[in-house]
Amino acid sequence: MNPIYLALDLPRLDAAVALAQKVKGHVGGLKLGLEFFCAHGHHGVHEVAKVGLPIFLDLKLHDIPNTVAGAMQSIHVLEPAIVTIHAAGGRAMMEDAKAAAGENCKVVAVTVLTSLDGSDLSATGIGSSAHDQVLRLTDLAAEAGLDGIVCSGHEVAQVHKRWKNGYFVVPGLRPAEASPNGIGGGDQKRTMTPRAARDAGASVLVIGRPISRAEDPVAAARAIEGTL
Ligand SMILES: O=C(O)c1cc(=O)[nH]c(=O)n1[C@@H]1O[C@H](COP(=O)(O)O)[C@@H](O)[C@H]1O
Repeated sequence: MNPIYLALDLPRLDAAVALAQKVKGHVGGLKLGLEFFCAHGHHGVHEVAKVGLPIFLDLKLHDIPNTVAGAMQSIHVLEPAIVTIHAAGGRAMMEDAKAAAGENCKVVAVTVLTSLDGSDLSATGIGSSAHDQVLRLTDLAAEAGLDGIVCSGHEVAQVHKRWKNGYFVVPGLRPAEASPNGIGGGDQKRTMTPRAARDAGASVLVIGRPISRAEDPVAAARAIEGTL
């Protein structure tokens, strides 16, 4: 199975559907995040689902347990294959989110965003390195009964050792020929190539701008697929 999920971080619904149609032979699924969902909601998800690939609903839910469980129930009808919540919401929030999710929906917890490094964490009062914080939140997510976590390629090998049957989503990926933060991706700090992340144990490779902002998105997707 192709592990690439294309992040459709585009403001226009027609452009998102057109891009998904173009590259669908070279990716395994489609990720719809906050930009898309805030603009197009359930209707937009239904339209993209017509492309025929599994949908990853990246809503990064983070609130009190009752509110997050309610949100999970409200998205049942969209039948997502994967949904994200924030591990920092705590164990009870994660347990309630998982309990409210549909049977066929994997619930994965974002640990430390790939746009953050140790100094960013320190500015929020977290004294540990990004690596240690990912491991701590991974253990919490596993205890809460989630399916897996989101982390950068730099932590996934370690995470894999601690959680053998976990499901590991890895964003912040840049093909070798791109500069680490190229293609408008200067917000990513903990980056890796798709191949290295897969070799380290990633279950899902989330890739957005290296495909969506490429001059030829089909060629870019095909090239990345060819490296795996
Ligand atoms: O949950 C995510 O998917 C996510 C977590 C994270 O730590 N970092 C991260 O970049 N993402 C998402 O992964 C995608 C990365 O996009 P590109 O940087 O354009 O490849 C975006 O849709 C982000 O919202």
